[in-house]
Amino acid sequence: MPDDSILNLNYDSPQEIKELLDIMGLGPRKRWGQNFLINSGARKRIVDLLEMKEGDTVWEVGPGLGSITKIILDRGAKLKVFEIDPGYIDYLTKAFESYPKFSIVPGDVIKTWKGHRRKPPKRFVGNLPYNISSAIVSSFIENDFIPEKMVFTVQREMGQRMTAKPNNKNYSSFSVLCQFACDVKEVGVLKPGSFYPVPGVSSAIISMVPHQRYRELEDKETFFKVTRQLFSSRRKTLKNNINLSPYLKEFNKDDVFKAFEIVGIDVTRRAETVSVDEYVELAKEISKLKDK
Ligand SMILES: C[S@@+](CC[C@H](N)C(=O)[O-])C[C@H]1O[C@@H](n2cnc3c(N)ncnc32)[C@H](O)[C@@H]1O
Repeated sequence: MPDDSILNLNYDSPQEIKELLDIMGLGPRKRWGQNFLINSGARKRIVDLLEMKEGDTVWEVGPGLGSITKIILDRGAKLKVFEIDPGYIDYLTKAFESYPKFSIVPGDVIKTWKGHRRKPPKRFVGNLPYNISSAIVSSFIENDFIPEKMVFTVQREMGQRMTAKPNNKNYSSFSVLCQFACDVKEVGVLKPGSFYPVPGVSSAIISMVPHQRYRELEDKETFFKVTRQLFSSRRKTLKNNINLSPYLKEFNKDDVFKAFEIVGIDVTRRAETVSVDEYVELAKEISKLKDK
């Protein structure tokens, strides 16, 4: 392990990070989506967007070499990071051993985070590994575990899915899930050259703040199941997807169609035309059928 003078985590170019990785004997691994953010301005911006206060608890997914990690710790937060790559885990453990408010959870975050769910942190942050970014965001929302603010870097296309409105080609059950839970905004775009290795596409910085309707809806489970299954075949009408839905099949069919009628959703529409608020009202009506 090199001493601190060699460890310049404020890298800004492919050459600088390549040198660091060579010194550490670490490599960027494709299988774990390791595209490092080599734009120091963007790293600072991401941490600024978290709007955290000294002493706040923060979780970071995929710290990599710890360049975002260090900014957060230097601002006095209590930080827990989730990292899968054993090489980086060893390196991070030593690199941040002088920070008493730093801890590391080794392994796949999708499996490990639930062991630490006693209380949500104040903030989540992460330049997410692109291959599992939607799974990570879904996992927190579906388990009713969201903090006061989240700031994630994702592939731009995925950001467009997170923020898409009804009747847009990117509007999906994932859009509905994200926007049901949070006010979701694209707050920045990063060109491929901001990363090493250079990815094929641009990325988006996404900010997510919990939405009132998420706090208020008691039976979230029904909402998650219904929205996912109504989108299962995009080109089909709601009526077709209702008939195919394993969850809705458990209820009396007439009651299900009546629920759509009560909330004023015509079943000849397609799932991509239905707004998040309409889905919330629908989920409330379907929930009532559980007691019938
Ligand atoms: C896009 S890199 C970001 C690295 C660094 N934070 C940065 O911004 O330069 C993604 C990071 O997530 C880690 N990672 C990938 N899959 C993971 C998983 N399932 N659980 C935890 N960490 C994971 C990678 O090893 C890598 O450190």
